[in-house]
Amino acid sequence: MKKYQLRNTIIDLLLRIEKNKSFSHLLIDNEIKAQKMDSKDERLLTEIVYGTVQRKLTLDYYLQNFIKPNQKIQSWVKILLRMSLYQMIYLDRIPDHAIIHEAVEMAKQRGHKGTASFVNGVLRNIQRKGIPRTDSIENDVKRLAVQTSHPEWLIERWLHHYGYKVTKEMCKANLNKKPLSIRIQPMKISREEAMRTLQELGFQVRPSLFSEQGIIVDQGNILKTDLFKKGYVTVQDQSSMLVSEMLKVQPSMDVLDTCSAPGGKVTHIAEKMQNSGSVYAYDLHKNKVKLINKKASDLHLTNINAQQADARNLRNIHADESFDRILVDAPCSGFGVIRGKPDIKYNKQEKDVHQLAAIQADILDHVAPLLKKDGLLIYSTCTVDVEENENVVKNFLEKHKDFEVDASFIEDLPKDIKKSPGITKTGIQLFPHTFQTDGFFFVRLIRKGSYSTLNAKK
Ligand SMILES: C[S@@+](CC[C@H](N)C(=O)[O-])C[C@H]1O[C@@H](n2cnc3c(N)ncnc32)[C@H](O)[C@@H]1O
Repeated sequence: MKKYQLRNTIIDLLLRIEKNKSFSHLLIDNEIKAQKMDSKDERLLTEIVYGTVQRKLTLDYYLQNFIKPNQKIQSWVKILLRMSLYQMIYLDRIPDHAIIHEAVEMAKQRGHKGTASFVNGVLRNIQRKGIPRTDSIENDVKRLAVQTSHPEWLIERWLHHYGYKVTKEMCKANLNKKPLSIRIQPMKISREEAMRTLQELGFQVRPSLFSEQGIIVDQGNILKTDLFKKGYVTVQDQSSMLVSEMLKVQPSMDVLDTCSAPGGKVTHIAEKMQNSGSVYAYDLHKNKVKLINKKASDLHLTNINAQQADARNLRNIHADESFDRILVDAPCSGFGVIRGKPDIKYNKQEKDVHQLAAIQADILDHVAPLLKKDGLLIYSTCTVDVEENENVVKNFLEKHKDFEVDASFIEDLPKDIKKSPGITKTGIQLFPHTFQTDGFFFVRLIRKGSYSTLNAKK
């Protein structure tokens, strides 16, 4: 790419992320495809955009020490300063003087001489004096918020629910890259064969502790391999793989996945049923149903019936007690996937958590009658929040006396996962720092007696 073109693209992307509150991973992917970048530019763009978003509050804390309190700064100038400072502190590839020189040139091109001299002044001052210390911030919440770039309300919430040690570890883990994990399509290839093939191609791989279909890829771009292109493997976080493992599906069962897109777990379920039985997959958004069908077709799966529907209306489509297994992988705040989608920590608010918890409870209430007696239902989210997780389950069990937590749920967990610190009577909370997975919650419920609660309300 031409000199400065890449930097301009980065500023534009960061501006769009800030203004539209769009997901950075989607914008980055689209931009890389649109500009047909080479892999060197692709890596640098991804690193600077993710890193600058990931560390936004920390960078702003540093910058405020070098900018007058009431000084008006245009958004793009602030972003230019943030991304330049990010590179100066966290990347050692480019020397500081080159970063500052480029920032000043960008400021000249996009603004005028005055802007260039302001940017030059701020960055040179930081280079001379160094960044301010943060370990002297006395208040625990403020210090963690500044050091790990999380909003204070979220830190307070986590401190209240999980304590200082877990919160600190979690916030730190959210700044790191997690290893990629993939799932083999077992009807196409064995895990051993896939690992051998990948090792021969130069990948560093190891087996997952979460699923016999899982492989952790420590290094290498899996998306460019034939294994991925031919649908022999798919990308999925290890924590998500555990859900379909724990649902205990058998070939020829009737299974319902109420919130399925983009189809990670439902395709795993379909694989475990060896392309037999019937798997109904629903999602609220019609365009997302296409993603489920695409994933099923990429993985050569024919036992999934994907349709658009609100999970709360599924009783209009299916008779009560139709399913042996139900998965409710509910819409949630997503605080478990901040590593991959750093925007979540700035865009979600506490009121969203309350609203989501109400939707989750509603979905569970409406779906519960569809489960057969002795059937199993897994409730899961990719978030770390007691209100959306343990409390939703507790309230559900309080209301639905014919359901209980399946007693063999913890026993059935893989050996190493049983030691996880987040296991309670109402589910397992995986933290991102424990096994380097997404933060994830799930519980397996069993339906015992006859269904009464919803019928009684009618
Ligand atoms: C956590 S994601 C599901 C991920 C999916 N299970 C997988 O493994 O790929 C939650 C999904 O729920 C969908 N959703 C939100 N509200 C819903 C509703 N009322 N009924 C059905 N789906 C809903 C969202 O569109 C989103 O795709």
